[in-house]
Amino acid sequence: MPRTAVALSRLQAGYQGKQVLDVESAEIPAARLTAVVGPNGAGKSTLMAALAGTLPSSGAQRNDYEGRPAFVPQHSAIPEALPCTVFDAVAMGRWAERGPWRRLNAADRAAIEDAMGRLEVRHLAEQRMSALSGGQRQRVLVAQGLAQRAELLLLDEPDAGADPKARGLITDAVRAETRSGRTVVQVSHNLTEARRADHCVLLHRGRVHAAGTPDDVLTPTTINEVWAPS
Ligand SMILES: Nc1ncnc2c1ncn2[C@@H]1O[C@H](COP(=O)(O)OP(=O)(O)OP(=O)(O)O)[C@@H](O)[C@H]1O
Repeated sequence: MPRTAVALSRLQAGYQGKQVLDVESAEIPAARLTAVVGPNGAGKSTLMAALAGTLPSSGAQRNDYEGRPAFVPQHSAIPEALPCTVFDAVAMGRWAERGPWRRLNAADRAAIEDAMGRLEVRHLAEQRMSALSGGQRQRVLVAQGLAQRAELLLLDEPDAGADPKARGLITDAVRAETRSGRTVVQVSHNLTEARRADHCVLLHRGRVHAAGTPDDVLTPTTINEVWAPS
């Protein structure tokens, strides 16, 4: 049995005083890929933000990993008008470790080059982020997440807008992360992709409807319960 990287119990979160997430209990296995699935509005992004610590939550969250998580949110915070190149955006992934104003050292540059190479965005390094297509931008943001070399990588729909090749690059990168002992949690609307994960959490109306292996979670019954028109 893998170690548990994050254990949640009675985790509640919401916006402007309105609770939208109520997780009785859930576990994220270490060095594995966990797929978080569920219909629109189920609370997937809210759960990711709570795991990342960017949204306040109540309840217990026991983290058994070192350092800060790397979080690639669904709607990234890089403003369109910011004169930021692809290299700069990936380099921001190193800020957590060295702060924004220190010069990049050799280890930072190696992590940035490696991440750009894995997502095949090196040729775009000098391009402005604002000049990228949606799918290219998504690859850069995943590269930024990888460059952090965090023990916990949180990806909220990283394949949104990505073409099949980009999806393949993201899948390969995620698999390389878990092979090297890192924990990845990925939100996806693609159930075929989710079935390839090691662990699956199915959210419905802010609660965990089912959790376990993808085969146990994504059964015709649960899929019908959660996605059937009401
Ligand atoms: N910033 C916000 N302010 C207020 N309510 C929000 C905010 N973000 C999300 N919500 C509400 O919280 C609930 C859960 O939203 P969340 O974005 O977590 O769902 P999701 O499962 O990620 O959906 P999707 O598949 O559409 O991305 C929804 O009812 C949504 O309207």
